[in-house]
Amino acid sequence: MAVYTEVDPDDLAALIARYDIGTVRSCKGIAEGVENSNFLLETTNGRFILTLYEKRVRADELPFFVDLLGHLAAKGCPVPAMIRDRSGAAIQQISGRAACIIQFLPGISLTRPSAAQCEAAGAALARTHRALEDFAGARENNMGYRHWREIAKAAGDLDTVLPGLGAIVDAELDYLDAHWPSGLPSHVIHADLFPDNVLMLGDEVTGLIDFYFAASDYRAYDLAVTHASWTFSSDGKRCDPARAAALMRGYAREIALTGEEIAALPLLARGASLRFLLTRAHDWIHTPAGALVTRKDPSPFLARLRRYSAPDAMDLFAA
Ligand SMILES: Nc1ncnc2c1ncn2[C@@H]1O[C@H](COP(=O)(O)OP(=O)(O)O)[C@@H](O)[C@H]1O
Ligand SMILES: N[C@@H](CCOP(=O)(O)O)C(=O)O
Repeated sequence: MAVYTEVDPDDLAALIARYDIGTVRSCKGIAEGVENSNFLLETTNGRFILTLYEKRVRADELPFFVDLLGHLAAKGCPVPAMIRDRSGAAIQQISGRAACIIQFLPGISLTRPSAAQCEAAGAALARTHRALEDFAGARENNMGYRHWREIAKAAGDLDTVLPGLGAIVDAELDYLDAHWPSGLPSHVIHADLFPDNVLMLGDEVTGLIDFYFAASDYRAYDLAVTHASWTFSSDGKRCDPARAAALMRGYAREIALTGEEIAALPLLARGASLRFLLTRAHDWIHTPAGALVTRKDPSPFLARLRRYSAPDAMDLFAA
């Protein structure tokens, strides 16, 4: 359960009193997620999400995320609104953390998406990309390619996570440095569109959530992140061709990638696999013992890295 910080009931009542959202009926920690503390807040007016921002979200960057969600909502993308209090403020403080009250969206986050759901996710990602082409905000991707060496270093001894992992990561970083593409189409991207960040009812996307890694980067890298997280078996060893083709088909329905982007996809997916391998390895080593959080296993992303490094990896991106 991702609750790093508890909320005192009196502090919560005082916070809610600033809003026109009724009074608190309950506030329960949410089991999913690893980054922030999330609570399902029920008031006399309905359901909301209360998020307290933790380790990887800087409070001074929250206005960027508020603007981003506002821009996407205005373009009809199914993202949650950050609720504003009576003074117009969306960003608050509680329990020593920056916090927001967020619109609750319907839907279920999937653990085993079907091909049809992958297709819907690919199309939703592409529509988000189209909507972000004219977004004026920008943010350095501090979880992106230029930062992977420092994330690896900050993780510490990677061999304590998996024997030999340190040498594998060093070799991969060198390979990516020698081959990382330049000049691909870029704008702000989601950068973490895993199935648990997409809410669905049947085959329909009802919500895209958790934009806190959103940053300026290649749109094809975002597609690679989504490919890596939606189309593999849970151990990361097998990419399901039907799900992969459906994801690519859904994306292609909305956006035609350039030849350079298509050619770069296997490499970008290697990068995406390394990124999640590294942050999971970091958290494996550093998650505080008392935190109510289930650490995520890094090894399925090592398996994906191997799959995307195989000579036939381009086949995984056929629509
Ligand atoms: N706006 C929302 N509407 C409905 N459920 C949400 C919303 N935001 C978060 N959740 C629920 O909370 C869980 C954790 O949220 P998430 O943003 O993924 O956490 P983290 O910030 O730790 O990555 C989600 O899997 C989902 O079940
Ligand atoms: N999606 C990433 C890290 C963030 O996870 P989330 O559940 O908080 O969205 C991973 O799976 O490693």
